[in-house]
Formats: sequence, C-alpha cells, structure tokens
Amino acid sequence: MSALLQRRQPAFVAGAPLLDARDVEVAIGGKTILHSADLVVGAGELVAVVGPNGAGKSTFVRAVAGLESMTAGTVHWSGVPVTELRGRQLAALRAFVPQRARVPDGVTVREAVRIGRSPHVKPLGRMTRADHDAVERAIARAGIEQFAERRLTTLSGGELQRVQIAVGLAQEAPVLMADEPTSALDLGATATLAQLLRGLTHEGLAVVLVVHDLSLAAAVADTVVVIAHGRSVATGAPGEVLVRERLADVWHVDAALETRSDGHTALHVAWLGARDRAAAAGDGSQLTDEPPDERTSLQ
Ligand SMILES: Nc1ncnc2c1ncn2[C@@H]1O[C@H](COP(=O)(O)OP(=O)(O)OP(=O)(O)O)[C@@H](O)[C@H]1O
Repeated sequence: MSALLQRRQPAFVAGAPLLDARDVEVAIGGKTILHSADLVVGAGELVAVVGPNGAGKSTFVRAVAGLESMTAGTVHWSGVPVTELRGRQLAALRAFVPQRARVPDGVTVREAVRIGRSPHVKPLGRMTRADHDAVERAIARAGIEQFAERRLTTLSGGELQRVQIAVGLAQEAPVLMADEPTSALDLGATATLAQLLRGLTHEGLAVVLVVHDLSLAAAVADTVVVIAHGRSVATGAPGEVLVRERLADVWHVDAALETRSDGHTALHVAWLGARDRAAAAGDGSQLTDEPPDERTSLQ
C-alpha cells in the first residue's frame, strides 16, 4: 500500500502560490518553540526571513520544508498539504540548504553535489547525461570548480557554505530555501551569492532566505518576514517593514536602514550607548540623538 501511495501524483492546484504557510506552530520536547508564523511565496519572488537569535526562524523554515512536524497550522506547496508529500515529491518542489550541514568523511565536493541531484535519479538507477550536466552547472554557478575534487572535511567554513548552495542548486527545484547561507561568507562572496539568488528569481524560481544581515535582506528581498518570539510579527516590502521603530522593538537596537536610489543599502547602527559615543567623540559634547548619517555604517 505504501508503494501505491508513493506513486500517486500530488493534486497540484493551478494558480495556488508555490508555498503558502499559515499559523504554523511547532513544539519540540513538549515545548512550543514556534507559536504562529505565516509565509507566502510566489514564482520569481525572493523572501527574506529575519529575526533575532532564537526567534524560531530555522524551526519555521524547516517545518515549512517538511523537515519538522507541525503541531498546528497548514503548509501547502502548490496547493498540496505538505503532510501529503513524500520525500521525492517534496524534493521536486523545494531544495533546502541547512544552517549546519552534515560533513561526511571521505566525500568530495563533486560527490556531495551529485548527492544533491539524487532525487532525480531513479532508485538503483544511474545518473543520466542531464543529471551530470545539472551537477556541473550547479558547481559552476556556485563558483566552486577550483575545489570540486577536495574532500568536504578539508574546506573552510565559507567554502563549505558555497558547496551547500551547489548541492541545493543541483536539485533544480522551483523553490530554493537557504538557512543563513552567508553567515561564513566574506563580503565579496556574499555579494556574489546575493547576485546568484536574485538571478534565480529572474529565471522564475523562488528563494526563501533566512538571513541576519538586514542590509543584505533589504537589498535582495521583495518581501521581508520578521520572526520574533516564535511569531511572524511583520511582513512586507523591506522599506516598510525594517523601520527604525521595529529595529528597536525586535532587535533592541537604535538603528536605521538606508536604501539609496542606486541600490546601495546600509544599516546605520548606534553601536554604543550615548555616554560612550560622547566619550569616543572626546569633546564632552551634549548627549544628543544623532541622525543616521553621522553614525558608523555597514555597507
Ligand atoms: N531540538 C530542540 N530542542 C530544544 N530547543 C530547541 C530545539 N531546536 C530549537 N530549539 C530552541 O528553539 C528556539 C528557536 O530556535 P531556532 O533555531 O528556530 O531559532 P533561530 O531564529 O533560527 O535562531 P538563530 O538566529 O540563532 O539561528 C531556540 O530557543 C532554540 O534553542
């Protein structure tokens, strides 16, 4: 019977969003970690999921991806409940790049990317020419050709993250979900990945990106979802959502996002308290609330 279920094709709903998650709740070990979070993603859209440490972002995207059980709420992929989708069916809909990937001993980069392609290969079957092409394309797009023959265990943290992106790309699913894929990347590699992700959306794919860098989120995302204390507390265009009051409420920082007409974004942060800022200025000046453009900025 289970074999029959495996073969039954999901009844996708024409016109339904690629991904529609509502009121998702997750409990782990009897404790509710995620209380109620929503996420809707359409083709060609890049959605950034942001929020403080421990807010529930990873738990949320894992549940949405079908990797974590929900205790309440609904998740539909192209109109089909995630609970009705089996491994290969889910793999055909979304690729998931985890925050911390397993790094098995003795596996090379190219072998790892081939494993990413495996949902396309029939059980006990062999990779076709198209599968090999997809693997090489993913390696090239992630810019990891120069260490494709190295073992995963020999790579730096940033190199490993780029490999994980290639593993996800090789799956060639319509939605790429990536949980903090830039956390170990240098500035140039981050910009390259941002361009790659945006390029995927131009090809009609959708991207869900969990990210801490709000300046990056503002630059690349069509929509930002803010998660705080296990709830999605704001959703919308970056300029509407990442406003100064919300940065204060959710992250407890005095900060302001600047988006210039040339596409540059910056997060202006008052890293120090007013007293320390005055001391750093060294002039004993009044403890005033400085405008954003006089603060240090992260481009
Ligand atoms: N398996 C687990 N057992 C117990 N607590 C867990 C488990 N997984 C997650 N949590 C807790 O649930 C909360 C949310 O975790 P989650 O990893 O989803 O947060 P996050 O927003 O992704 O955080 P970060 O930005 O630090 O990666 C945290 O307090 C975390 O410690």
